[in-house]
Amino acid sequence: MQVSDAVVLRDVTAGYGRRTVLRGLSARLPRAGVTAVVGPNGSGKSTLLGVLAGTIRPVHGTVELSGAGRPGYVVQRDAVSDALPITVRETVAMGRWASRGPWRRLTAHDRAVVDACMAALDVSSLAGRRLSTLSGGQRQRVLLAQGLAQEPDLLLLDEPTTGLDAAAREHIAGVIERESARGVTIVHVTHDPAEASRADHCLLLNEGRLVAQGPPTEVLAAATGTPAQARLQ
Ligand SMILES: Nc1ncnc2c1ncn2[C@@H]1O[C@H](COP(=O)(O)OP(=O)(O)OP(=O)(O)O)[C@@H](O)[C@H]1O
Repeated sequence: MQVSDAVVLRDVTAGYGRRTVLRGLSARLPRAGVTAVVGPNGSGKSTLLGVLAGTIRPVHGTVELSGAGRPGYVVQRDAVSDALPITVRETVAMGRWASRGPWRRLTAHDRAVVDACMAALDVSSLAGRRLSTLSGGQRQRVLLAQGLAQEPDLLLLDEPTTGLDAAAREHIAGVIERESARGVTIVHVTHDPAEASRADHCLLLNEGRLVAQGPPTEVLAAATGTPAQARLQ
């Protein structure tokens, strides 16, 4: 592992029960940089995030995470049930559970972090609203605020801008840039070539295999070079 690497995956095979998704995947993610993960639907991008988050254990290979601290995982907004009767503030505050433990009383510091994260994502005015009453874009920003509230060293984002308007996408792009500048390592799963091209590093998956990694412009050019890889979206 080089000093500039935050994560090194070696020959990782992983999936769900008997279903193998990732196959022999080896990759490096640069520290304090943004790594875009692209590839067609079903190519294994979310599964890779699960492996990095530690929720999916590889059946083969190793995942080396350097540095302390746990990852913060921002799931796709559809993954959160509409039925959850919780407010925006409570949702963001759950981000503190990673360091405080579930249902523990929050300290003044915790509350300050929650307030700062809601402000950063421009959702402070929604603090008392139920999550289920928000628009898709608002809900996505709340989930990202929850991810930031974990104060992670490694921030895992699963299509955080899908379905959002241009202003909301720009806002989230700005947050990603700022967090990266603060030293957070970010893994950004996206179907948007423009977003991927802003990253420092890019991984292209196809059918659970890594087919290219490197500078986004080169990887995205490789992605459009062959019919199977042309469909990022
Ligand atoms: N919980 C699960 N149990 C079983 N199979 C799953 C599960 N989650 C995903 N899969 C399967 O794993 C494969 C890869 O899915 P994954 O969600 O990692 O792909 P993806 O690249 O993120 O796709 P998308 O772009 O559609 O989000 C798919 O064939 C999917 O059906």
